[in-house]
Amino acid sequence: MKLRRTLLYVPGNNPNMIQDSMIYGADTILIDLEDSVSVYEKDAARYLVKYALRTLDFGKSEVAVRINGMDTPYWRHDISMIIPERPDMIRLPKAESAGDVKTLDAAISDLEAASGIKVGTTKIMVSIESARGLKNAYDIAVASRRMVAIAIGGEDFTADLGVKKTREGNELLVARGELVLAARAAGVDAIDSVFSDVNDEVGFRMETEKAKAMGFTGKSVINPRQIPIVHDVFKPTCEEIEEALKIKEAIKEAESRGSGVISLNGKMVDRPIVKRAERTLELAEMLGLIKEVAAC
Ligand SMILES: CC(C)(COP(=O)(O)OP(=O)(O)OC[C@H]1O[C@@H](n2cnc3c(N)ncnc32)[C@H](O)[C@@H]1OP(=O)(O)O)[C@@H](O)C(=O)NCCC(=O)NCCSC(=O)C[C@@](O)(CC(=O)O)C(=O)O
Ligand SMILES: [Mg+2]
Repeated sequence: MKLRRTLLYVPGNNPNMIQDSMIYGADTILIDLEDSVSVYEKDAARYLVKYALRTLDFGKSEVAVRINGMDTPYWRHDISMIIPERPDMIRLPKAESAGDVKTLDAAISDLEAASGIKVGTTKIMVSIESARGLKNAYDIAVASRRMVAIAIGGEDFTADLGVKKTREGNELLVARGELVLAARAAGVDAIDSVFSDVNDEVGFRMETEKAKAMGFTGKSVINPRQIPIVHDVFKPTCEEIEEALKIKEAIKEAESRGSGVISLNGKMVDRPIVKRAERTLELAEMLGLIKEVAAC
């Protein structure tokens, strides 16, 4: 399991933000060549991002670059400059079909081969930002072995629907649910959209909690202040870890007696419950939380 709780968008034309992007502890730094960069700055941003990838140490953060969409003349130029610098991942915005991903995959393979990079190294994540894209989400998610995650781009998605993106997010409920289902079925991460009002911490926490409850594995963010909130929401609590440990103990005991089911405090424990407990413990282990349980 790779942690992708936070994906911090950093405008690809902003050297100060790029230079400091690794200090905030985001799981993924998502350098943007698409909508935060105007058409007049696309060329300069590509050079800046290329230089940043070559010279900066991003520490423990995974590094992704959001290229321009396949309906633009920019995306080929983006990857031809970026792939040789070995980013961990390319994020394709506004993916509409499996064909988009296959075309991108083949273009990346050519560039990897030409740059002496093992073909298949660069991962792909896509954003679904239209009704058509959502209808093809599962096919998109299984279109390449490079694929590790699909994300919803809520601003563009609501624009495509012709509705307003609200704080409550009812207009995105169905789309979020379908995206999570497609991601789970394909075995890739599901990433929730950005929350644009960086000063509304209550609204942001509420939206993040809903995303976690729906099955998203992480969230795109636009400001460093949003990172600790997402990490806090996605962190298993002491109680959850304690319960998971008890479940593991209980099922071990049941299995020693040849049974796959047991009662723990009056509640049935069987395979799906154990699976969930194992995921909680895996996450807790990755976050170094297991030792803290004794101090709960
Ligand atoms: C929102 C705001 C203007 C607020 O400015 P503020 O000035 O109020 O920020 P402050 O909090 O005061 O900053 C305090 C310190 O943090 C530094 N700092 C701030 N932000 C930082 C950052 N992102 N990275 C590194 N550093 C950062 C700053 O430099 C300062 O450093 P220092 O001076 O040293 O103290 C700013 O954050 C910002 O520009 N964000 C990025 C916006 C962006 O990328 N949009 C495109 C992606 S969405 C999209 O395209 C829609 C989508 O496609 C999405 C989908 O697909 O999901 C869809 O369709 O939905
Ligand atoms: Mg967008």
